[in-house]
Amino acid sequence: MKSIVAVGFDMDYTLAQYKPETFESLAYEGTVRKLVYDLGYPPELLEWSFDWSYMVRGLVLDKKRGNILKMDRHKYVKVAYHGFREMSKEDKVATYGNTLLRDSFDEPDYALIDTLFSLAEAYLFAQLVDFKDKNPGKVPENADYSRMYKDVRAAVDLCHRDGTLKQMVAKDPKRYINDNTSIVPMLKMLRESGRATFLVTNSLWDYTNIVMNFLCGPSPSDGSSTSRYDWLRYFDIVITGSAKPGFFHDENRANLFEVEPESGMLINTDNGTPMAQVGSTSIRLPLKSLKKGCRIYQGGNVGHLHKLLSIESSSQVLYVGDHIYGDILRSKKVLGWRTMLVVPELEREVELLWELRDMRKQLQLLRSQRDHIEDETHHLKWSLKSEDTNDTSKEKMLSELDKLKSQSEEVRLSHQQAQRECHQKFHNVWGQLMKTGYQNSRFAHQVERFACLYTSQVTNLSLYSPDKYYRPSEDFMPHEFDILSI
Ligand SMILES: Nc1nc2c(ncn2[C@@H]2O[C@H](COP(=O)(O)O)[C@@H](O)[C@H]2O)c(=O)[nH]1
Ligand SMILES: [Mg+2]
Repeated sequence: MKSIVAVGFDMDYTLAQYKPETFESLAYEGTVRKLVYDLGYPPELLEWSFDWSYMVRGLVLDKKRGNILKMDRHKYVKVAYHGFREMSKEDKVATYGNTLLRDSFDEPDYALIDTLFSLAEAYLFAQLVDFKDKNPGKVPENADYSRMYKDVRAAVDLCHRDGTLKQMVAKDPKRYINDNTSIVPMLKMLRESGRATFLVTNSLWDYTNIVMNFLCGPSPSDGSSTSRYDWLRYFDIVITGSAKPGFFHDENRANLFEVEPESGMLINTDNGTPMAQVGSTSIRLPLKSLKKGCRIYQGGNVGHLHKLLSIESSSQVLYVGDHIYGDILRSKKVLGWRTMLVVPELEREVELLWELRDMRKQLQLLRSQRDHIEDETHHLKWSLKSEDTNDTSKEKMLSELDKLKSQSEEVRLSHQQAQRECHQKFHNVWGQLMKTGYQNSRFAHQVERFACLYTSQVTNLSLYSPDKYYRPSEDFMPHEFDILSI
């Protein structure tokens, strides 16, 4: 952290942790209403309910086939559901395993569930797939699965834009966002250490102000000043409506406007420098209600931000976000910012890893037993083929092979069963977020590749000195595992 001169934050699902049971339910209900009242879906959808814990991040929707997939880091499909029905191994292999060309599993045929905002739409898609299969005539114009996905996507998108979600959150932020009293101390610590702090969010100013006020504003009971903009003193620059990930393209020509906080009006700037308005001799400074410090903008690109913060090298910036594609991938890969990904699911995952330590050891044991039996079997089979083996030895080998065969089946079944049980402790349907079988999941692979750091909550940053050296974990090759007993 020593070389970091500016620490930036995403807002939604990074600083502001939404409560999925209320927030995602709101998104779900709003989407269903739009499907019924605007897009011609039957009213019985209004009776449906939402299980917010069913879908998880890292899943991939196969829009054409109506399937929901979990993949390993090599993009092999390991768990697959058609709607809510688990696909058989044969079905899975026939659909995804027997192709001449490896599928990329990317847009436009697939949709990635890579943000917590997408859990409701994934669930609704699975419900619609089931519904269509059982009632083919009841979906509008006999829409296919892709069309249904498109409708769900459009309805969710509208909920984010037309106030369905934001007005409700604005009325009662506490109902939808977790309180976090550690945010202000973390921001203070970073600023006292000499770092600049900034916010870059895709939310617009009015909503940003509501959410940040809830998270960092004075609590009405603490007797301090009650300005609606107190939270701005914890930041040097706030950029709203940033349109990430496009924001991270230096060549993106989006204009940067300064925001007048009271009215929300946008004021032209010359790449961030205030400009005189036609007919006025003085430059209108938008922050007259704020003594000094933080400037609020809308739009622009990363070049504007670097200039405003006087950043000389992009490796001096650390950005904390929740969205691999929106916040992390481009900022790290193209710009070279340092990145930290917030993965709230980790908290439970780590707790369970501790609880299931013995079970996992048992799994490893079963796996090495399987390997051992397979090696023995292959060895015997080869020896049987050899012309040097006499009849008595062959007979012995055959009876040994019989024994191994039954042992192998027994251990294979125990291993599979134990593996399934272990995964189900994490999530009944999708298993451990970071694993598929015993391999890293595609999600885990992306976290490893694109995030310099990852943590369960943003305020974990303040558990360490702002000058801490975060050393990368040691790399291991398979031949080192046994020697180092890993
Ligand atoms: N128009 C849409 N907006 C969406 C959608 N999903 C999320 N969002 C909005 O984006 C920002 C995220 O802000 P950030 O702080 O994480 O950059 C927030 O305002 C969401 O409401 C969508 O599908 N369509
Ligand atoms: Mg976010």
